Amino acid sequence: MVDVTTELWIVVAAVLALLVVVLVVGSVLARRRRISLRGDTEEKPREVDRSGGYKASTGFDFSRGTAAPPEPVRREPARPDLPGERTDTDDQPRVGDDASVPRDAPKRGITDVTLPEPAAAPEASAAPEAPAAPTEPAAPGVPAAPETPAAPEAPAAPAPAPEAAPVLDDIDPTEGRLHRLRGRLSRSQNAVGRSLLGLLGGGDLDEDSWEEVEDTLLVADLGSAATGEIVATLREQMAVRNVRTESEARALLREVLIGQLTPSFDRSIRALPHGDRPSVLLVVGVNGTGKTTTTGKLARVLVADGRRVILGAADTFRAAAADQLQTWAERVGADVVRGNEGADPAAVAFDAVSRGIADGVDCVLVDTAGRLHTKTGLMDELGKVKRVIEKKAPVDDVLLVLDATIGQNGLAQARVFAQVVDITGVVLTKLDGTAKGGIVFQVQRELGVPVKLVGLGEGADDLAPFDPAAFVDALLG
Ligand SMILES: Nc1nc2c(ncn2[C@@H]2O[C@H](COP(=O)(O)OP(=O)(O)OP(=O)(O)O)[C@@H](O)[C@H]2O)c(=O)[nH]1
Repeated sequence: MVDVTTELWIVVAAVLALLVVVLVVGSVLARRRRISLRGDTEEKPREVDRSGGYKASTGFDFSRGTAAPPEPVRREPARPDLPGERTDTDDQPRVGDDASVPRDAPKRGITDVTLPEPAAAPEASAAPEAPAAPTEPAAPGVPAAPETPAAPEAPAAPAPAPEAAPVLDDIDPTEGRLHRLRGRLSRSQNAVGRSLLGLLGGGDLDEDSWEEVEDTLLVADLGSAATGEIVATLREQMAVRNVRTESEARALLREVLIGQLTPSFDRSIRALPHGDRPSVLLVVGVNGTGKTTTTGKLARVLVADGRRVILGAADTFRAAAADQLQTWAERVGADVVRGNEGADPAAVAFDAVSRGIADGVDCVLVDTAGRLHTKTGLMDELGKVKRVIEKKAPVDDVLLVLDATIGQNGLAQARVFAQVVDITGVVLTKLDGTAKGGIVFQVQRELGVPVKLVGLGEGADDLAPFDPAAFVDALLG
């Protein structure tokens, strides 16, 4: 009897357990099938993480530009307003035209520059890589310039979305880049530092030795003004401080060189978004200095920092240049806006910024065509790119890319670019391949703007923020 009761209880318990399991499973399934009336946008993340999962506490210093937005901010569709703005009275030359003298540009003066050879063809086609392939017909109502097959107003087409998800690179940590890349810099540079220390370390210097110090600084491209000041300060301070040993000389030289590099400059990259619009950065410079590479490297740093970035391929002279930028964009996880070959660079830049505003991205980096700084029309066109962008949003940073290996020539370029657009920062590339890093001193001095970034190799992560102390340390080996 007892056994029967026990068995009965066991059966009852088993049935109850089964019931509980059925109830739990049923309720879970019912909840899954329930239709949610909440907008799914609420839970959708605002953006896909395209940084390959990498988040760096950045060694780069980013800030927000302070320029006021254009007034009023125009909200109409991206393109239709361009033809209306590009009247003669608005100093908007067409592609291929010789630009008229901008009425709003007091900083001219580049017309005084001697042109290398008379330009037989219109300026745009005089560019070395300007095959100006026929593009789409001009928009209705927009008269196409008869001599230029490319429609000046050809709309910039957003790049086709890649079919498969691109493979994103791993991005090197951005923290402490200049220190990690110091070896690169010092390979070519620290010969200068060593010879200076060799001369100064012995204490009392005769006139010949001081002349050698001066020559060493001049050969390293520091320029006569900086060299004069450095030598004068060293002479005075070595006597005042009674410098006798190499370590004392080193400390003094370090102090003087850092002082010459104006450590107080704001070297932040103005890439942080504004409340209602992205930051806009314009990358300018002569052909082959490393503009596209720098734009790509900078985009990597920004994406690694969790930013959404659009690259504007305003180099429309060479299809390969836009392809190169698009490759960077795909690898890094940025979007790209490009035009047809021969399209108006200003229109592409304008479209990139419009798209950046519409998509709510953080930063738009506009890569421009390399141009001969001696060609008046091309330089005018660069000024126009900036003015047209500014109809949409202020340009926060204009980064002039200079090739350090060309030394003094870079300075000549910098002067002319500074007359056309207000340079706000310099990127000195190829510092890994030259002992002429002294150009940093001259560029800052001459332009009154800081070197913000340095390129230290062709690799995707070989871009570093410029830091005077770290640079001088590398110089001194
Ligand atoms: N060693 C070294 N090479 C670099 C550096 N930056 C760029 N380069 C190389 O310089 C060459 C030119 O770079 P680009 O980025 O194509 O130059 P660009 O100014 O865009 O040239 P254009 O499109 O002709 O105007 C490429 O081979 C780059 O890899 C650097 O910091 N160090």
